[in-house]
Amino acid sequence: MSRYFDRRWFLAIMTIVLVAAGALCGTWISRLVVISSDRGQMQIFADQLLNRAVEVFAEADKMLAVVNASPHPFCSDKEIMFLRDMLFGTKYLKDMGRVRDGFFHCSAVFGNGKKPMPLIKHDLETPDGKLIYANSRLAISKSTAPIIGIGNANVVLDPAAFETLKNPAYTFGVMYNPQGVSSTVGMFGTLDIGKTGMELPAGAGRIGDTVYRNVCRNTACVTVHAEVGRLESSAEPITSIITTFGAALGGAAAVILILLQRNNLSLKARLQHALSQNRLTVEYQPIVDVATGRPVAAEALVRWRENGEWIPPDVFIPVAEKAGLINRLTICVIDHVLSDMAASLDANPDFHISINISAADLFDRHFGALLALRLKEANVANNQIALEITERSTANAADAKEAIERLRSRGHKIYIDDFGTGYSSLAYLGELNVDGIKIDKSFTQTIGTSSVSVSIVPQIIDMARAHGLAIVVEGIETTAQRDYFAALKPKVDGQGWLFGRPASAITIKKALEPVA
Ligand SMILES: Nc1nc2c(ncn2[C@@H]2O[C@@H]3COP(=O)(O)O[C@H]4[C@@H](O)[C@H](n5cnc6c(=O)[nH]c(N)nc65)O[C@@H]4COP(=O)(O)O[C@H]3[C@H]2O)c(=O)[nH]1
Repeated sequence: MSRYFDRRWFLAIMTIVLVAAGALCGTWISRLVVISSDRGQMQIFADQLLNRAVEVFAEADKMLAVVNASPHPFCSDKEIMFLRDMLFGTKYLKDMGRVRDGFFHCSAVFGNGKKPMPLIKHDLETPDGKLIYANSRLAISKSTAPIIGIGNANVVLDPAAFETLKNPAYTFGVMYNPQGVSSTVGMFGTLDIGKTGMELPAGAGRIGDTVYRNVCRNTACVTVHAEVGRLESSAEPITSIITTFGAALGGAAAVILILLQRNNLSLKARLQHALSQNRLTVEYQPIVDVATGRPVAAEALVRWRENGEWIPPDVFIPVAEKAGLINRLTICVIDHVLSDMAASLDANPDFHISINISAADLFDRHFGALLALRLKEANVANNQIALEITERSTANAADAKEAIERLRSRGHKIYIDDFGTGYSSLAYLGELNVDGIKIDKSFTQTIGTSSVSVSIVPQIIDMARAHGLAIVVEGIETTAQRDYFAALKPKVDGQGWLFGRPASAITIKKALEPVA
């Protein structure tokens, strides 16, 4: 895919897709936020209504009992005074009256001087004989209000009992509902829920474009409704903020991806240029017999300096591998090694140079022949060039085994580099038939510290020996580490800053010169 990154149309499409994906995610997240916050808000609102309804109906029930048990003669002056006293002590009642034989006779507000009036038809009769008038026209005013009656008493509920709780986001209904959902009469609220028989599904849910929550306690039930569209539009500011934020994140991701890819592209182009101008160089780090400190080999490490800045191999080697430049890079390193070291290798036949090769080199069937040709031209023996491969490049065991065999048959020793970082077992490496392992520096660092007791280095060494593998210990930096490995028998080789940092060919050649 990386090859498309320098095409404008691809960048434009990728940016649009990422911005759209970010915006979609933002909308989705904001909807979730809105829905969950609405559910919580609605529940709070429904609970407040229900608490108030329970209070209102409890007061009505209590006063109905009080009026029915009046100690005074029916509708006498004393009883009217008694009703007034009681009414002043209530919170949610507008009037308390007396009825008999289908006629209204007197009340606290109406008094007792008028002619009895026939009662209108009630909307609902409860099993315990209460008559519910959902919204009756009152005798004393032209207004309407809910009335509950039983025996020879009735009470008028204050229509404003829920006024203070009203919320523009919701419509609601409050019902006196002692029989459960089957006989509901709406008595308060902004919601037109009809007179009787409204079915109230329990709990919360959604019907069409409306979400609802129905709750009951004691003789009270409330139903709260909200239009989804209205909720969403009230949440529009937060939705657009989160959507814009999502789109911005998507755009930022696109810009970062493009910049990263551009950087990589330019690194690739710069590396290509450096290779064609032969500007890469090689440094050598000594590999010594740890017990004696005598150099037995050196590892060739590629170096790239550009505009005064060193670019680490860990950065550009993966780029070279991905861009298909690694074979050229390896040949470039080999050419440097031969031009730097051919004479020293000839003078020190027991000394060898170790070169890092990548999977692409290992599996290139012509690599061995190409290397042999160059070695022959430089008059260097094949066994003086060892090759380091990574555990990763041996993932395909059958192919790796064959490739390793091809190179070994030409006389090259093969080492597994950074052993221990790639999770392959020593038994597996035994099968691959390599010559040795280089124990990764992260393991060396456990020697000479408190973690030595848990170090797996001794086991690695034992098992490598059991498989007949040579051992090079990488990253020896301290005398404690050196002493630990120097004590091992048979001997191991080592590499690290304690013995010498990677340096120019001159340094390593000097170390090989016979002491005068
Ligand atoms: N902390 C610490 N580090 C030490 C010590 N002694 C040596 N080192 C560093 O450890 C790395 C050893 O090389 P490597 O494991 O093959 O790891 C190499 C190798 O995998 C790769 N590389 C280097 N040159 C080449 C090359 O020519 N071809 C290929 N394919 N890969 C290369 O890049 C990696 C990094 O190379 P460098 O940066 O040169 O880093 C080198 C070296 O500078 C020590 O005592 N302590």
